[in-house]
Amino acid sequence: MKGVNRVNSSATVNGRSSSAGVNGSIQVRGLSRTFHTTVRRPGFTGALKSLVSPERVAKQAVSDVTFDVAPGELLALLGPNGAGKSTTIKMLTGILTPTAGEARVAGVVPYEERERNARNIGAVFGQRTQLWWDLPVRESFAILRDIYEVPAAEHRARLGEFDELLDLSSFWDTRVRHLSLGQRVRCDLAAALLHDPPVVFLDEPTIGMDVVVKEQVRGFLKHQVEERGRTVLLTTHDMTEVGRLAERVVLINHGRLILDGTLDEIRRTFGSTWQVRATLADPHTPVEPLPGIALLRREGPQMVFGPDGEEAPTVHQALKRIIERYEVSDVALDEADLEDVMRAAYVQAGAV
Ligand SMILES: Nc1ncnc2c1ncn2[C@@H]1O[C@H](COP(=O)(O)OP(=O)(O)OP(=O)(O)O)[C@@H](O)[C@H]1O
Repeated sequence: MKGVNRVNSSATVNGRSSSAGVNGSIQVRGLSRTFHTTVRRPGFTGALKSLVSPERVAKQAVSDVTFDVAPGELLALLGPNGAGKSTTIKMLTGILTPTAGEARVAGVVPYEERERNARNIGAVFGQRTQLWWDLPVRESFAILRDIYEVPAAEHRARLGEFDELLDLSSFWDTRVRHLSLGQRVRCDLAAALLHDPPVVFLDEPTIGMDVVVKEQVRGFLKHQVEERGRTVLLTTHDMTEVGRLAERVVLINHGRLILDGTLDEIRRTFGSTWQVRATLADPHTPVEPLPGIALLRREGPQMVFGPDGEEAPTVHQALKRIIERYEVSDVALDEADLEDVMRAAYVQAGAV
């Protein structure tokens, strides 16, 4: 896993200051959380026994997890069902207290200073809403404006921007209970960002959305990271989403961090199956291999290049080098799907 396991390293991507003037970094050090639950024994006598002498079992949901997210970076926290992603996010939002280790979000220990942390973060849990069920959306926004003491002009300007990107105004006079899932999550996203937090946590925000709304939400998130400099920690099972939004991913399994790397590093390590087919403008040009790029074969005027060795570039880097070196009249890329790459990463990391 060369170049990928960057556990304990500190991230240095896009070091921009946050929208609220607060350094929106996230630091997670040896974070652990154990849950204690009572087991119900089977049958009637079992149930009686459980009542008299309950059997307690410990479940280590998150175990010694360490990673950083730099200000203005979007990091995807990945892993199979039950891996510990939501539990990690709950500790970073201050909902849960860790049993060991520590975390800092924009300089605040979230579970020790919940209120201060709440001012620095926005959170969206795709399956739940933070809006008032019986109120029209716009009234929920007004309540949040008062809670976070956002000046009226700022509130109006931000709502205008969110409306432009998420197309909210056609349904923001509707009661939350009557919104479709896609409408509701778009409103939740706007609500989470109305107080201009430097850090945003998104737990499966696009789950169950149609492709058009998904794309709209992804465009919105990209804008929040690239234009507003927000730091985003995102969990998702959707690899298209990861490919569109994340530069770096952290993979956890059974509560343990097993991989931390950029998508390029992960593609190089687990998905080095790309090919570049280049048609040379002059088919008689002599072709030599380039560093990390092998000439796999010639098919008439078409040269088929592929990765060569451990230091092979990504398909996009290879394409750049090939067209810099040769005059090319046509080009086609054949890249391993990110879903396949991540599956290979999961398998090698023992996650499936
Ligand atoms: N309140 C709780 N009490 C007991 N066990 C819990 C509790 N919350 C989570 N767990 C357990 O901790 C483990 C991690 O759960 P978590 O919800 O963090 O996983 P996840 O990676 O978010 O999964 P998914 O992708 O399915 O949402 C699971 O085994 C889960 O059953």
